[in-house]
Amino acid sequence: MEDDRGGSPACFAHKLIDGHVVDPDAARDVARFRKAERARLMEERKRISSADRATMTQNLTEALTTCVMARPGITIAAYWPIRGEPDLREWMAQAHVAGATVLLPVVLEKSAPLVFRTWTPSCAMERGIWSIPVPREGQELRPDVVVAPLVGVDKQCFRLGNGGGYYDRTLARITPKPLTIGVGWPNCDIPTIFPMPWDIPMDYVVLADGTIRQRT
Ligand SMILES: Nc1nc2c(c(=O)[nH]1)N(C=O)[C@@H](CNc1ccc(C(=O)N[C@@H](CCC(=O)O)C(=O)O)cc1)CN2
Ligand SMILES: Nc1ncnc2c1ncn2[C@@H]1O[C@H](COP(=O)(O)OP(=O)(O)OP(=O)(O)O)[C@@H](O)[C@H]1O
Repeated sequence: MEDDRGGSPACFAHKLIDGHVVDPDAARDVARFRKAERARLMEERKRISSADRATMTQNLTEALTTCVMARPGITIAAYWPIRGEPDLREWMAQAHVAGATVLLPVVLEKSAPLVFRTWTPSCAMERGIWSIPVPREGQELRPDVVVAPLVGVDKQCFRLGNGGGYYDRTLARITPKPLTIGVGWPNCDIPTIFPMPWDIPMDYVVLADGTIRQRT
């Protein structure tokens, strides 16, 4: 006879992350792998000389410009560099001059999606969470394009970031989904980050040796 009590017994072998069913053992193993990769990649990028940094940043911004043309009406989220990330502030200033609205990410609350606030080269800044400088005032806007810093990136354009899950959490909620461009140093290139259901791949990856990869 049919059992009409509905549903199966509760199963505690999985957990939900943002509505995705995730095997906790797999999530734990992947988190360990990513933590070690982050540490290795961050240690490596500390050793880049300032002369190499300057040359590579030039390559990076030239390549970035071929992916996104700053123009009036477009909103582009970039980032204020921390922990040895490529410094795009000159490029951001040029985008502002070209008429684009430049935005910076702001963590209003830990583990919540980011918001994006307008930035100009002369705007007042303050220190936000983790002391990251953010625009003090500035309108909250939806980005058309998100330029996200990479700690690592894999062949399928999945991004390894600082480990808070902020970009994934944020990109999952913006409609229409912005064009996403990951930027980083050439050493970012790794075979796989072992993508999990919440990971959102970048549409383009631009590395500081001038290479551009489009997600296929
Ligand atoms: N330049 C820049 N700005 C950014 C980001 C970024 O990656 N780069 N973010 C992109 O996400 C957001 C900040 N993300 C961060 C995520 C984790 C940690 C961090 O320090 N985490 C601790 C561990 C967690 C904790 O303390 O709660 C750590 O690593 O020690 C810092 C920033 C917003 N702004
Ligand atoms: N959309 C989401 N909703 C809830 N939690 C999430 C989401 N995306 C990621 N997380 C959680 O955040 C943690 C870190 O994720 P992940 O390793 O992908 O970070 P990351 O992409 O390197 O960080 P960031 O985007 O801040 O630079 C994971 O433990 C994951 O469970």
